[in-house]
Amino acid sequence: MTAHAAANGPAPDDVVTTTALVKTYRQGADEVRALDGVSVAVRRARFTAVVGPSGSGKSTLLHCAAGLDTVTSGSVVLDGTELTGLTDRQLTRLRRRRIGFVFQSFNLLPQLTAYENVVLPVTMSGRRPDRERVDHLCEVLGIAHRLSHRPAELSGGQQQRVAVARALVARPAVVFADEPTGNLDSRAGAEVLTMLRRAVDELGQTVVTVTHDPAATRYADRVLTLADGRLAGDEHTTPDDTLGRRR
Ligand SMILES: Nc1ncnc2c1ncn2[C@@H]1O[C@H](COP(=O)(O)OP(=O)(O)OP(=O)(O)O)[C@@H](O)[C@H]1O
Repeated sequence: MTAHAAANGPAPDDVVTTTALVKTYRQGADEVRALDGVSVAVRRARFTAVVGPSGSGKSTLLHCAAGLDTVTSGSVVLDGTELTGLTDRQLTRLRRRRIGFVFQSFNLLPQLTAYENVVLPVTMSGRRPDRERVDHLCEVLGIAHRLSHRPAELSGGQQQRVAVARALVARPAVVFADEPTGNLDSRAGAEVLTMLRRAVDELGQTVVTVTHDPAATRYADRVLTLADGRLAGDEHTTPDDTLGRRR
């Protein structure tokens, strides 16, 4: 899919931009400043890892950027749309159409087969799955031979790869992953990270992952570090070539 990447041009644009993002929570009489003025732009077709100590605001940043949580002040622009000010209904629609999610706990529907889980974002919005796209995705993700199985019949790593396929099936503007390797052993975690990397390199997708997994940063193009709700580091990296990267 290098052609796809080339077609996007040499200077990819920003797909998520936060400006002076502030998020405060009330905790009893206290106010917690979970995000304290975060301004960051994420480029299309890149793999960005967000790291930082527990409580530094990683999940809050991901939730605000994905329109899952409201912001106290500042702005979030996702794929050209300003999220602040959208109604709940507009946000739901935007999330369904333009964002893919991967969660630590896979969140697959147990009664559906792997295939049915993968195509869910498409069927839920009343469209027919593009069989060629689904087949290609499942080939890339190494789950083509598991599509008739239910989640309980799959390993954790396979379940997470089904979840990655589901996140990618509708060609979202961005995939947000929240600790995607948190429930996996290091080998299965490495496989999932490789798949996310391939989604970027071969499908031109944009991936932003929050992670505690030091291995995840080796797959990323860029590592953002949060500390006390602020951006404390912004490192552009070269993903380790030994990780099976194809470019
Ligand atoms: N719903 C909430 N209500 C009150 N405080 C919250 C809420 N969500 C987060 N916080 C607080 O905001 C701060 C940032 O939390 P956040 O979950 O974003 O950190 P994190 O870096 O993702 O942490 P972890 O690595 O442990 O998941 C913390 O002090 C947390 O207690």
